[in-house]
Amino acid sequence: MVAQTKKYLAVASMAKANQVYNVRLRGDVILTNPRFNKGTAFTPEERRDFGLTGRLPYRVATLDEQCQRAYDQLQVRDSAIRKNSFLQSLKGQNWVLYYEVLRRHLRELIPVIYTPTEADAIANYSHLFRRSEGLYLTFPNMDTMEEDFLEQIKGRDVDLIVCSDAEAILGIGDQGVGGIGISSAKAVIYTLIAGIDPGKTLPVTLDVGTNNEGLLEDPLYVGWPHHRVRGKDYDQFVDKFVQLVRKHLPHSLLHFEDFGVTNARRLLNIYQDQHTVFNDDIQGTGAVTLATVMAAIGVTKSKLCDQRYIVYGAGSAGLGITTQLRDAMVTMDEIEVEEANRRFYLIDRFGLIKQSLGDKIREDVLEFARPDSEWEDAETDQDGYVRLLAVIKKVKPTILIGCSTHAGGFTEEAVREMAKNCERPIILPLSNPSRLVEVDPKDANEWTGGKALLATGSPFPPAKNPNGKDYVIAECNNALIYPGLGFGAVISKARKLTDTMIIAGTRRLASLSPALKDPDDALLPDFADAPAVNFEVAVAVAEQAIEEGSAGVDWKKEEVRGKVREKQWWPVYGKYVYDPEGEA
Ligand SMILES: NC(=O)C1=CN([C@@H]2O[C@H](COP(=O)(O)OP(=O)(O)OC[C@H]3O[C@@H](n4cnc5c(N)ncnc54)[C@H](O)[C@@H]3O)[C@@H](O)[C@H]2O)C=CC1
Ligand SMILES: CC(=O)C(=O)O
Ligand SMILES: [Mg+2]
Repeated sequence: MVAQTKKYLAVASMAKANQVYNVRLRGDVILTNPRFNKGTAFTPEERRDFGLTGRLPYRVATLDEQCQRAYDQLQVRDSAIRKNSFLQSLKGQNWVLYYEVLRRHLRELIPVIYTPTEADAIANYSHLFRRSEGLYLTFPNMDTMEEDFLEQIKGRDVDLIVCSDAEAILGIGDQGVGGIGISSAKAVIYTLIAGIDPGKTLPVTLDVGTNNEGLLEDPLYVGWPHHRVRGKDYDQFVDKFVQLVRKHLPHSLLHFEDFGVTNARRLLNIYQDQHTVFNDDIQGTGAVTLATVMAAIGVTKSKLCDQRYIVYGAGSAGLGITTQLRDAMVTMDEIEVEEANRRFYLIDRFGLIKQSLGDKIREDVLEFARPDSEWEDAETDQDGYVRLLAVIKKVKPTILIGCSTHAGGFTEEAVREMAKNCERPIILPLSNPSRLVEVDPKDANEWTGGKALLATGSPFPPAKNPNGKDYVIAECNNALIYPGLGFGAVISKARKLTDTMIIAGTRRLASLSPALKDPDDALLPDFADAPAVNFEVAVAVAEQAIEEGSAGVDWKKEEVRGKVREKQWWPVYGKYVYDPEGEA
């Protein structure tokens, strides 16, 4: 597929290169504006018209040469976190150059700007801080929220807002104001992979305090040094923000990221009928995991309803995955909800989620709680909880999914036990960052004699099969699908991102699985192909929106491909004409 991706990108960027922009910024102002800055690539005519001749060295560089120089500078940074900081600075200088360097080295640099390195950058946010990355809305400044919001969006046509309250960042928990880092990284990926114009994105942090004592004690902490606000005050703060989005950006997509488990589903339920909202940890992770499972059962030639599923970690991602798989089973295999629910065994801190756990389990997992009568003879630990190994022994699962943040939670004994009763065990340890993975895929591959069908949440190197061949570990990360889901919703001006739109995108992703052609190949397309894959996802979502009447555009379905291509932003310099009435 890589060749196809290259061709697709070449066509997309050629079309953009001849675009003419009327720009009114001049001198230092244009050089310090990352949207318009071209650095040494300004042509002699542009240098003359924009007052830059004396501000730049003589030679005019091509974007190719600029990329080479930036990449060389990046290479001398000796750690991933330093590379992350370098790229962060580049983003603040020149968007075309930043996105083009990333695009050319996608597979190598996604882990630097996203999981796992971004987790370290966020954990050290207050020490690495250089410049503003978006909109910082802070609880004690609630009275000026509307002014602060309007100040940020002034003169901009924002289509996408990514917001986080940072209570559950990746797998590293509460990160206070550093949560802006995940909003910003997710927004970058929308641009990089789906082609959303970066000028139309807005990363937001909702700083409602933090319960991370390390941050509260850190004299350099740049956020609001206060414990988290909860209850009514929290709800009012979030609601004020969402109502501002609805009032001032009614056509935007509001993407929620890394909220704590007590708020993630609740906020989605409250707002999904008011505005186009999307919770990535619930819906994005559910979608990419469903696509992975569909690819895997394509290999095992079975159906969703033929599986027995263990989901280890029943938080936002775990429950999102469970409900997505369950709903797909109901639709595709035409079985009743209750019957589909019975295929799932959820495990959390207190072991298997059983009905008798009462207050120890959240209300939203209750429909999946197992009856105690079924487990009377099961092995328990000293606290009386049924742990993973005991569940595997009894249930003989075909699919094991991890989203627990419990590093090493899938022990050798557990994985070997699963492989005893299953020809091709499907094992998806999805926790991020890499150090929190439930099992290293190399080990799972070895312990199952190369039989396991594997995918992880962060990138891992290929494992070796007993026949000496590499087994490519697919990256089952929501970033492989959410950019297309979101872009499809944005360009079709959907009033709601419906479950059926998400399913349409998921089916499209699953249909592109390399394992469908070769069962020993990866379950999902490579991240290097993410732009071409997400183009397909965006088309599928927009087509579905049109078909079901959720779209706010009057296109015919046949026009969608052309429209998606037309609306994409690619990192290419256009031609600038000085115009005192022009852009910015
Ligand atoms: N691959 C992907 O696309 C995604 C991966 N994730 C990863 O999944 C993990 C969980 O994320 P969220 O669901 O947002 O967090 P969460 O905090 O909502 O859920 C984690 C759940 O795991 C449970 N848990 C903790 N220790 C456990 C243990 N020893 N055994 C069993 N359960 C345990 C917690 O009680 C909680 O219910 C994180 O590492 C996150 O990075 C999350 C979203 C997407
Ligand atoms: C990938 C993602 O959204 C997470 O780990 O939270
Ligand atoms: Mg997340």
